[in-house]
Amino acid sequence: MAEEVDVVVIGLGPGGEDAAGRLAEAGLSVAAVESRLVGGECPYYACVPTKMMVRAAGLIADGTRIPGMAGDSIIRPDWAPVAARICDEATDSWTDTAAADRLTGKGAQLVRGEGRITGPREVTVGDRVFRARRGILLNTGTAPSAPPVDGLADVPFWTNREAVQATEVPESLLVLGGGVVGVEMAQVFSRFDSRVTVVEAGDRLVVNEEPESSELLRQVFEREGIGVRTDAKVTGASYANGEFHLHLGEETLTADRLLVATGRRPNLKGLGLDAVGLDENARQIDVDGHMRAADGVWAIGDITGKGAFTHVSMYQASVAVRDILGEEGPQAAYRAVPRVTFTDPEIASVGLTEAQARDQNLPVRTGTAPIPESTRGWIQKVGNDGFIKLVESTEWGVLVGATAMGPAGGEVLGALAVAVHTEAPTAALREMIYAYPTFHRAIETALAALDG
Ligand SMILES: Cc1cc2nc3c(=O)[nH]c(=O)nc-3n(C[C@H](O)[C@H](O)[C@H](O)COP(=O)(O)OP(=O)(O)OC[C@H]3O[C@@H](n4cnc5c(N)ncnc54)[C@H](O)[C@@H]3O)c2cc1C
Ligand SMILES: NC(=O)c1ccc[n+]([C@@H]2O[C@H](COP(=O)([O-])OP(=O)(O)OC[C@H]3O[C@@H](n4cnc5c(N)ncnc54)[C@H](O)[C@@H]3O)[C@@H](O)[C@H]2O)c1
Repeated sequence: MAEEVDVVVIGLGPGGEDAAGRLAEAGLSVAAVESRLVGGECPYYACVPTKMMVRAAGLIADGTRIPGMAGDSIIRPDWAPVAARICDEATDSWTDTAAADRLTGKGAQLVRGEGRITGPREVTVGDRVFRARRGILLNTGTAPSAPPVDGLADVPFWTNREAVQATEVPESLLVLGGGVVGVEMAQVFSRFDSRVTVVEAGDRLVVNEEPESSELLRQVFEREGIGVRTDAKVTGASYANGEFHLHLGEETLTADRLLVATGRRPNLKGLGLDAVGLDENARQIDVDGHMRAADGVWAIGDITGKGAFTHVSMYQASVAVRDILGEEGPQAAYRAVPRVTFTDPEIASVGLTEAQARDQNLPVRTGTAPIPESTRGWIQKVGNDGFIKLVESTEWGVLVGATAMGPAGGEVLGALAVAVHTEAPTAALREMIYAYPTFHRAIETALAALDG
């Protein structure tokens, strides 16, 4: 006998959890289905624990910056408080009682298990069948994916999920993949005295960012003693006597641990998408501006391919909730998606890179200001690497993209995200007063550089 509800949410990542709670608070009956942990990847294996690691690694870096600036320092890194904090404060030993209680406290019914669409507006979880009067909201997220490298499947490598549960730091670490996960983790473990090498197939680190960001990050990494191998063709992987080996043709790289950070695959297999006319082999679920994917089906989060970030998942949740409740509201817009790679310096960007703008045939010009040449950067001295880069549409006279790389780059980005989102005229940005001496004051210099 099917159970009648208004909405079934399959997958409780950040957006799914939020949407299920909000729909329940609005008076709908909601079955919220989760096979692992309520809250998804972000609180237990991704954003929150990794940023605790970054915070700890940053403290170590700041300690090493004291000599010559403020006295002497002796740093003895200790991973134990980091591991304890992640276990106790971030993840509650990788349990979700608090999140589950929060959700059911809002009135949603939490259903543990794997959800599968078995017909239009019908979801099966184990031996329970739910009929969703209004429809189904999908937020099934992604899982780490490993490349088809010979032998890799047989070695006990780490993904982000094992790395955040580390109770000690490996003496040496190979990081396969120089994307966001790879570079954040590489710097953290290096600062805790691991000998780290990043092995990236592409010709630069953080390939989705401006080339200037990739180049500066590489310089910082090499200065800190992190090995960077780009254009790397990994031909095989093996594990013997407690050591991991990556084979690059004739050459072999060896370390005590291997972290595979080569991207994610969407959790769509086995979801029963064909029952609603969707393809479970696709890289993503296409959605319209209301997050509708098919009749009676909405999708949000990483599976929509609009930016694999918690803030995108949460933003889409609010758009979908509005639509499910039949409320008016603007369609989802992605021209000002902000992103921050939490390395030191932080790489923060919004909107289009210069190359993306040119690929779209947008006539653009750019302006750049190095942070070390700004007053605040000069005062900062050690650890002042960074720059502001602006991408302006010459046709519209507005910023279509920007990068703030540097100390607190993610915070500096706030001003630039507002400019891109509101399509503020560049002329108006030039008339603003920028506080002296702040890092964000370099925006004014970059605006001046737009004129060449
Ligand atoms: C190491 C790392 C660090 C990151 N750091 C940041 C950061 O600093 N900032 C940021 O914005 N983003 C960060 N991200 C990205 C962020 O984690 C994701 O974008 C975010 O979790 C949103 O994902 P989601 O909403 O699509 O769902 P997910 O978080 O992936 O959750 C999906 C949920 O659905 C469940 N599920 C899947 N299939 C089913 C099914 N059939 N039935 C029931 N349940 C199912 C899963 O168990 C999971 O709990 C990071 C990612 C990684 C890997
Ligand atoms: N701070 C943040 O907001 C944050 C942090 C981590 C992750 N994330 C999100 O999670 C997503 C996934 O991150 P990710 O780093 O796993 O993926 P990614 O796609 O960003 O990077 C993967 C990298 O692995 C490389 N690669 C692939 N196959 C390879 C091979 N065989 N050998 C060597 N290199 C190979 C790719 O060229 C790429 O540079 C990101 O796109 C981002 O949206 C966000």
